[in-house]
Amino acid sequence: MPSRPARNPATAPVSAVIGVDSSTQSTKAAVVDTATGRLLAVGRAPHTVTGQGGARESDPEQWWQALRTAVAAALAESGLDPAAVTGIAVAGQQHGLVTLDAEGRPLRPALLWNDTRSAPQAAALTAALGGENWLNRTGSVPVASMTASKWQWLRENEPATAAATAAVRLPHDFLTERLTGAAVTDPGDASGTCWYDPATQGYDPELLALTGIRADMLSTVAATGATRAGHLTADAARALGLPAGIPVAAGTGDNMAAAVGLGLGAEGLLDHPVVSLGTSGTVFAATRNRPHSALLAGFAATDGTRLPLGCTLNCTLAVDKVAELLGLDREDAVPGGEAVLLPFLDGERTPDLPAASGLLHGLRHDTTRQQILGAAYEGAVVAVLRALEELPLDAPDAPLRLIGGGAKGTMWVETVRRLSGRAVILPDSGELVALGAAALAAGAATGRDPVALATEWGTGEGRKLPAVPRDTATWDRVTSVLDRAAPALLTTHP
Ligand SMILES: Nc1ncnc2c1ncn2[C@@H]1O[C@H](COP(=O)(O)OP(=O)(O)O)[C@@H](O)[C@H]1O
Ligand SMILES: O=C(CO)[C@@H](O)[C@H](O)COP(=O)(O)O
Repeated sequence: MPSRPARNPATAPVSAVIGVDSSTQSTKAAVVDTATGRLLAVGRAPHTVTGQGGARESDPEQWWQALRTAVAAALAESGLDPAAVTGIAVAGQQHGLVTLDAEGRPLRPALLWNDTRSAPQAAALTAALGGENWLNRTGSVPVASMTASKWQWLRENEPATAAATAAVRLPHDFLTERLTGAAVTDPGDASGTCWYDPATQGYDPELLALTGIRADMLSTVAATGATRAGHLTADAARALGLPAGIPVAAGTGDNMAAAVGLGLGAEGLLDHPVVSLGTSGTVFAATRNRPHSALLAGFAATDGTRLPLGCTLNCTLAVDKVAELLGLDREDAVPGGEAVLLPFLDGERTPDLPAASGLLHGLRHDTTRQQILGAAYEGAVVAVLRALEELPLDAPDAPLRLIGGGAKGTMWVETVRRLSGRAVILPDSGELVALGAAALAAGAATGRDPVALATEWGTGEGRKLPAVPRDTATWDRVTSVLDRAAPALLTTHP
């Protein structure tokens, strides 16, 4: 299995690729044997997220520094001769707005996917064209997370910065440009901007005009599949200690890369759902079916299939915060019983309640701290699984693949099993996004299909846990509180 780093240089592969996962909390770089998919080493570096209230920002220069640190750590750990590295790709947190000057320097910190200050701009964009129209044109109704909403926020709140902006990038294509000098993104991450039409595979000129942005300010969208964005420049090669000129794949958003790592898509599994438990809770599947739900974003996968996805703002960080407030270890939890906790500490996107805060309901004299923590897990999981029910899938009983940092936690796994009533697969590797990026890199290096490569590598394989009876009483209690509280959660306290 490809999950354990190899420390023995004597088994060094002839060719290796590097997959980078630049997510909300950290960068992870995986060095992978191109022939077998064996994970040789992983390097890590943390990110800083700042902001009070609805603001969430990070410095793109820190992502670039973190990428260099993580790659250096992974290479050192692998013991590999860097000359053996034949390709690299970056997958990144989606939607973030990176604004650059003409020299490619960030003009301000990036506005992240979970920054909810752009909620009024999202609502105004939706009202301007109508939600149905947006769904038909981009696959998604604008919410605060979408890049176009963030750009509108910038134009209204920091017009001087917007006017000085020469280029707008997403987190992953900002980093790919640092590697190649080329402004190239991919259909998957482009479909999270609300400027891109997956049907025509191009930016929609009317949507660009509506938000006062020019196509030449955005990255070019690469074709699907094993697409190269370019080659590693001499400067980037020096910064990373890698050979100059190796192919750099177009990369993608983190969720799309996880799909590749799991072997989802036309060349692999279709209609099999995945739940990712990280800062965001996401649920998605590669499918040929068109989604039609306000709870979902109609993203594109990297291989030409669709990747409809539901995303919550409050998952592992929110539940960890509740554990901290209660003075409990995150595993010191039991089912919530009568208690219902909606852990919407950062506002919420699914359902679309950007001004929401956390809500505790059903508290009694005999409620324990462990039940309150269990209720937080239940609230976070129900929000994600409700979006699962909206996915247009042809394999209704397919097992649920569970990934992301939270999948390492027993309470997360058991809560998902209990509330979904589905069999769950826990992939052996904890680094599906980086492995998916590595498959994209190997595709760019060899010309092979990345999903087929990941399937061959077996990176998505893991332990299967059988289905348990669904806890419909808890499901009904949480969804009932959620539906009745939603009108109150639409606004902040007066
Ligand atoms: N053993 C564990 N049990 C439960 N949760 C864990 C464990 N290890 C890490 N996590 C959670 O994983 C999260 C980070 O997951 P990750 O998928 O890397 O996040 P992101 O992609 O948002 O940066 C942390 O917020 C932490 O709560
Ligand atoms: O906004 C979305 C998906 O639409 C998020 O899933 C981001 O892509 C961030 O992911 P994590 O860093 O939480 O994994």
